[in-house]
Amino acid sequence: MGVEPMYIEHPWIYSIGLMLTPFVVGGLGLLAYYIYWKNSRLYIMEIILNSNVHLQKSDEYRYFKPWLGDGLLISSGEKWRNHRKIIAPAFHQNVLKTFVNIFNSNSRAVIERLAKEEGKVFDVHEYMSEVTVDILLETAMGTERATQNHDGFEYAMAVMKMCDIIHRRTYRVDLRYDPLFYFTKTKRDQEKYLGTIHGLTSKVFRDKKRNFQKSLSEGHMPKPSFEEIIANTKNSETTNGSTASKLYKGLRDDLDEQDENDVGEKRRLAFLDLMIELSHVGPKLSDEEIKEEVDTIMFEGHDTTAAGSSFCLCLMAIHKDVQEKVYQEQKAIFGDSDRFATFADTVEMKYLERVILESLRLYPPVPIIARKVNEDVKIVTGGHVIPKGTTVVVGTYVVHRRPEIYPNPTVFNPDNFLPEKTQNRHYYSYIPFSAGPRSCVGRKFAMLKLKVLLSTIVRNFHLKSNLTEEDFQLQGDIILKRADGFRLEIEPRKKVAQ
Ligand code: HEM
Repeated sequence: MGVEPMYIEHPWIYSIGLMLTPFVVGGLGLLAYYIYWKNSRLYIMEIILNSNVHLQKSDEYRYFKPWLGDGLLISSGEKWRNHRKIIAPAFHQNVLKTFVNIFNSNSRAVIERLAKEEGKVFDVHEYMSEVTVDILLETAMGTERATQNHDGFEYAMAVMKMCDIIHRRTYRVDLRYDPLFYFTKTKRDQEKYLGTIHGLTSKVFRDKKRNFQKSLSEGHMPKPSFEEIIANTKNSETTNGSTASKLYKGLRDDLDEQDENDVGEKRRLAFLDLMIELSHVGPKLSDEEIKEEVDTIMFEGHDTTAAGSSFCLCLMAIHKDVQEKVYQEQKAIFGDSDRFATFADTVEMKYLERVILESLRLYPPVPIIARKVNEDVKIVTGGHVIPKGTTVVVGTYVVHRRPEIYPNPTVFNPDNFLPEKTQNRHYYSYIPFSAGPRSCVGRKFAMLKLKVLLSTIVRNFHLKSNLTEEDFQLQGDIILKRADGFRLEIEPRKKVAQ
């Protein structure tokens, strides 16, 4: 099971809150162990998340099915494994580098849109949602900016409503069971929102496929091909948990492994281009499968980063000292120029990175994740067993606020991520992107995008707020949000010379 003895230090490993959840009625014999740090040890999370066996998501993820089909987030077994191998290279660092200018130009565009809010209290989340969708369309989906319109905003709003429906389906008996759900107004609402969501993603896919076939008929096959890229990428064994822990006690994932095997790729490789190319040359991916992955990437890539950036902006608006340090770092990098950020600049944004990490600690956009264990899990000390079929819920939000790990856990302190602090912490004490073989495939994309976007905003605006974090009304939805809206004020910084 890959448990390292160093983590088995206490005889009382878990007194996991054994909870018969409301949904036990439907899943006979299903027990849900609610794991959180107060009662357990991080290594139990490691056993589950780092395992190559317990890869299956809990039954509740099925509510995503009408939306995401059998895409990467919810699929399991061989299908998940194969698709993960296909999709992970699309998030290779060399590919991400080619996206930096798109991050820049979209960040500039949002600056222009934000200008109309100067001097008012407003909700920044809508802006973050729209720019995030636009960025995904242009990067991962490879669409042309010129073809975009207000669809991104409508898509983002429909996603928010769908998350709300899925969330309600997990705890409301009338919505939990399909035969009852089918007769509700919520089901009709779901159809409407899915119409908007699938309307956009189907169009993106159709247009891309048409262009690909046109290029093909004209004799152009993009180079290098997807096959060449895959062939150059050392066959990673890191989806195997035990190999992963050999790499680094705190575990990395297949994304790190891929960047070590630099494929020297220069072409702008949109994820969707790769999927379509692959379906042409290699093991067949059906149109349906590609569509499911498009829906998955569009959802996972958008709502999470929109919430992450909005929390980060609100925190900087409250903590002026932190904002000032971020600004000074930007000044040191850019001087008086308002040029676009380069990839090298983002590497220099070390303080901003700590601010983002700390923000994701206090307000992890995905506040809980859940797995269904595929075989009995023996907890070495105490002789406890988590039986096969159990749903294990990992409360990221709670783990991130344990005083044993983070002194003053509710205080926003970017220095929690100084190298000397992080190196002494267990990797599983910080899991905003989950961890192990099923960790977030877009982690590096998200961090790079957040840096460029937040740097552009802070270089252009003072962020202000009269609130404190105690005023935040957190909404523990599928994605963590503020029910009271991500309210702040902006004021232009002195215009700088071009
Ligand atoms: C701040 C931003 C983000 C956060 C906090 C985040 C967090 C997460 C978490 C916690 C998971 C595991 C979910 C679970 O097990 O239920 C996950 C999975 C995933 N994420 Fe992200 N994510 C972010 C951004 C992105 C981006 C930008 C993309 C793509 C462009 C992306 C694509 C995915 C995919 C495809 C999965 C499923 C991976 C698999 O099961 O193999 N995410 N993410």
